Amino acid sequence: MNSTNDFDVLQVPIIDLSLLQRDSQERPLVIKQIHQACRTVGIFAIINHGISETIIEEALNVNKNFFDLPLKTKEELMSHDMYNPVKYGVYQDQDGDQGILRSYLKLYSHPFEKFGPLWPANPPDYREKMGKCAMDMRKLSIQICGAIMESLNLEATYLEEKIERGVQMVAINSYSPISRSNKNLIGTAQHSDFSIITILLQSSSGLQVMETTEKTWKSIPLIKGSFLVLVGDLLEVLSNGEYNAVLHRVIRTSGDETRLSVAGFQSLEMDEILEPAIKLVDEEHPKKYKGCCLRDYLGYRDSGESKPFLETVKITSAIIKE
Ligand SMILES: O=C(O)CCC(=O)C(=O)O
Ligand SMILES: [Fe+2]
Repeated sequence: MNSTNDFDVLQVPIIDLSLLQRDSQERPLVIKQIHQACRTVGIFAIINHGISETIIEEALNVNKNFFDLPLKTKEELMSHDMYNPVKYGVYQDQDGDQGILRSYLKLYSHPFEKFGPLWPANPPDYREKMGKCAMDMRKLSIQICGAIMESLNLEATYLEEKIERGVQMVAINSYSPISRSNKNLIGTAQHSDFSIITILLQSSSGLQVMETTEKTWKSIPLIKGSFLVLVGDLLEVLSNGEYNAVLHRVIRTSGDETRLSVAGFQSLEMDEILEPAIKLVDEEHPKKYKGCCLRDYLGYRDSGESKPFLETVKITSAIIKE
């Protein structure tokens, strides 16, 4: 079996967000870097992003305190309903010793006034500490979406209002380390995210992405204090395939540390259909995707289908020729 050391490392592009201010002379250069990163690896790290170290640390701590609560307390938040704004769950090892590989908490987070009061009441500071982080992550997502639109030669304000009205969800994952009795490597199976972009905070390394030229898994090293930005399914659709959603997974690591990650998924409203941008469709670049919305995706997942959702919205060449 593979061990966590058997994988090459992928040094992701590092984007300095402080250079993205509207009056910055470096802005065009940063937009170019973002274009390059989205076109190739589909993932980049951001530094100088403006979210304070205290907010990050407090969010990780309060989530650690949540996952440390007795299972009985957390189980009250268990749900199989994809639309439930608060959802706790566990993935158990099916082949091995039935141990818990990963626990997660999925929260709808925008608008916070609507969803915040439904979040866990225990630990008592959960809503406040996690709320601050989620709101900051959302602002960051919107800022980065603007830069991404520009990197596609669209207006920076393209879809801005729809993105601002859009659903933001956060998923917090807690991974148990590999142990003597449970060596199962996979913490989260391979997938791409249903989002325009995902902003990811992690307490330690473990994330891997599929490198598309060599078609091998590469480990993403941890850059302390940074967030990762991942190209999601909706951005692949919007860009008409100019950018591809990044295929990723998480492997469990040895040692005794539990790994925590906080992912913020930026989408449009539940029924807002997203289509490839008209400006990116022409004779040379025919429309490659049908329009889709978050409700389509959730319904598809609910139906138990295992094929990636993105496959279902791709227009095959046979249809294009019709
Ligand atoms: O735990 C991570 O680093 C990533 C989790 C993830 O891919 C997800 O929640 O979609
Ligand atoms: Fe993901």
